[in-house]
Amino acid sequence: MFCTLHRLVRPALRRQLLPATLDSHPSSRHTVQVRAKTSASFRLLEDCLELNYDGKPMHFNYVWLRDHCRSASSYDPATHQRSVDTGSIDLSIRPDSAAAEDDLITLTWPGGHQSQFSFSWLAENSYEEKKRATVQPRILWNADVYKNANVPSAKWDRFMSCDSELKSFLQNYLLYGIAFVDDVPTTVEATESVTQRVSVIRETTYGRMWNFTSDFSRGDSAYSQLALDRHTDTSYFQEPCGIQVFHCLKHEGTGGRTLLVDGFYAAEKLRQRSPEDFELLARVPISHEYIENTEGHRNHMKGIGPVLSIYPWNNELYLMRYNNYDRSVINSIPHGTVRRWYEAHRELTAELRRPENELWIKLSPGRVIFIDNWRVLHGRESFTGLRQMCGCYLTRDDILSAARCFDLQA
Ligand SMILES: C[N+](C)(C)CCCC[C@H](N)C(=O)O
Ligand SMILES: O=C(O)CCC(=O)C(=O)O
Ligand SMILES: [Fe+2]
Repeated sequence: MFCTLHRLVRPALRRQLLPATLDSHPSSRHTVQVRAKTSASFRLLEDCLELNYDGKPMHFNYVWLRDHCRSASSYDPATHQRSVDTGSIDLSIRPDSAAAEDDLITLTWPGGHQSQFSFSWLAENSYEEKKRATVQPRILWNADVYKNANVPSAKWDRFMSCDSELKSFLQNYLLYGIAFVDDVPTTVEATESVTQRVSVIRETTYGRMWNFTSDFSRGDSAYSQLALDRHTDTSYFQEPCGIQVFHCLKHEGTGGRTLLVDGFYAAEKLRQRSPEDFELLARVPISHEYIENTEGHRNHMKGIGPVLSIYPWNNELYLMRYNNYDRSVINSIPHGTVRRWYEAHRELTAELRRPENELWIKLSPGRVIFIDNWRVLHGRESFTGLRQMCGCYLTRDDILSAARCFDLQA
């Protein structure tokens, strides 16, 4: 990529138009003092602008720069939408010249159009920065870590009326993948209100708000008194639900505790111990299925994706599908890999089943839990007696959007 000679050129230049004509000075490096401690220097290379910002090298392709132009004719700041027609940009476009002043660089394209970028904006939006950064900071936990953190629950009254209470609830939710609201009236309506305070409810085949008990009203083991091992829900959706909300409205009987396991904690342990297993579970797509054919309910859902989904640019884990009940036929793996996949799955299962990773809680009426269904697995102990659970699902996009609107990193 570096076809040009590296030649450090000038001292800090301010308020001076730089003679950065490509043909005459293809490798000239220009240095600008941006803020007291940040210095930026740049060179126009053959196909990209090379920026050195705060000691970190970054690269911006010219076609990318033209496409990300924030001039009035290219981008509407009111709607935050692009108006430049990307399909009409010459893919080999190169600026005729570049000039820098303070934190701003101005590129002049053939034909005269100018694009202006601040160095700090470029640095923030560079691939190099994206690769280094974490999309969502999290605190991974086992039972002790979570208990010792003493994460406060939100309280219904304040939660419903006070934005700072909602914000700290969202922050806890983002960090730990679970968050609680206490003192909620024990009705479906109040559970709906507390959820809507966060965001939009996702209606699914189970309804909008569901209120279920062990009456076998649906073709799924959740509607029984049986114990359920740790799992993520709706793994059979192409986009599994982002949040699961549970509120136990009533339980007259024994058992029925809720099990919570931080799936990402277990997966990161696996990544450390056995990177090949982690990689296999992240690479191989499998399917989950929900087939229901009961009186009044006919459904056939199918979701395809790996057990672990990671962002390709930084390998950060963002979604786990783990539901051994709903896992469907495996026919997406060649037979030579099947055994390896089962070994990797076994290793992950062993991590998920370590007793120290299990957080057991009894959901008592009035206490609403929000579970990040892309990260935290839930299960339950078998129970006796009447147990009435209500809740709903939310889409992950919606809760993340709510968090971002409070300036939380999500
Ligand atoms: C929560 N609610 C009772 C409505 C539905 C339960 C769905 C259970 C299904 N096996 C799954 O894991 O997705
Ligand atoms: O009954 C419970 O506590 C949870 C059952 C379950 O896994 C579900 O409804 O998704
Ligand atoms: Fe479930």
